[in-house]
Amino acid sequence: MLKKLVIVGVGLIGGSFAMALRNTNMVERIVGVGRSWENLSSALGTYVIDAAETNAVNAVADADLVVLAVPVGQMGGIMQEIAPVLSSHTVITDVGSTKQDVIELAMRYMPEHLERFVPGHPIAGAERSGVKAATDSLFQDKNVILTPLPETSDDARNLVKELWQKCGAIVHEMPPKVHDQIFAAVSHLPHVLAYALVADIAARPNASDLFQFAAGGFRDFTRIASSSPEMWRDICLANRDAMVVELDSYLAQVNRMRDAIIKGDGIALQQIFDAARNARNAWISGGSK
Ligand SMILES: NC(=O)c1ccc[n+]([C@@H]2O[C@H](COP(=O)([O-])OP(=O)(O)OC[C@H]3O[C@@H](n4cnc5c(N)ncnc54)[C@H](O)[C@@H]3O)[C@@H](O)[C@H]2O)c1
Ligand SMILES: O=C(O)C(=O)C[C@]1(C(=O)O)C=C[C@@H](O)C=C1
Repeated sequence: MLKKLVIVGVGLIGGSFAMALRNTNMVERIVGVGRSWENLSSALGTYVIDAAETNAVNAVADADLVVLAVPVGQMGGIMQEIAPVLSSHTVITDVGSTKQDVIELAMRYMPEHLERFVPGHPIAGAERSGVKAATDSLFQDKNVILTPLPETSDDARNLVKELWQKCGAIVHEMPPKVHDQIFAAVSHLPHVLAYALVADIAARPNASDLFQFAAGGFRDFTRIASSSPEMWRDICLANRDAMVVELDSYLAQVNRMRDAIIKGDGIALQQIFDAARNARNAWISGGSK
């Protein structure tokens, strides 16, 4: 039983985690910390949180668990603020989409608390932001990755693991570098591509004609270009090395296709399309999350 849970950043992910945890009856009181009163009062009004604070330092005293659910570019400042006032029993976790940078920040700003720090990342989300987009079922049957530090205690790691499992998630552990490489390929790169396509179309003189006739294919490919620009700016900058590897690999593939189109090489093009369709169909029928 957690007497006091503090969620710093009561948005899509922080709000959904609070709602899912409330359903487990394992939490007595949820305090939300935010930077906008509009979002916090919405979270209070819908009972996602029991109390609201704009100052993380005031909120975290005596917390059993602190969840950092802000964009990864905000994590360091918050860790620096709260580290001196965290109780020795408080477990800290985060939901950031990148892990090596968040761990480096924790080592720099919370060196006294590494034993109780459990870095995490739920692989579930949406293109919408803020608590109004939160749902209590967001993590049901979804993967959650934990990347514990060598210092992380078994108690802290097991608590965070159990809480995610109670929210319906399937918990995995992996080294942070492996995490950042995997998600550069299958999450961060697709977001950059979606933003790039929409930015390119939107900048053309005939953009309104193009958007007028864009349909399902464009909608499916670009859904995630409606995601939070702040969040994705921070992710791309935090995972720079892996992002550059993925962008280069993708550009090489696009160039192979470009060459085949220029040469009229239908065999080469069809080989690429066949391999891609087979791989995607196998992923979908294999129970993709
Ligand atoms: N959206 C997704 O699909 C998704 C999925 C998994 C993980 N994540 C990660 O979860 C984190 C939160 O993302 P989200 O989608 O919930 O974003 P969100 O914009 O919905 O919520 C973030 C909240 O944090 C608040 N905030 C920002 N800076 C703050 C600060 N300094 N102090 C207090 N509050 C602050 C914002 O006002 C907002 O309410 C990010 O690190 C993101 O990388 C997102
Ligand atoms: O479904 C979406 O909209 C998402 O972008 C969710 C998604 C992803 O699948 O890439 C985005 C970022 C995360 O860190 C985890 C999940």
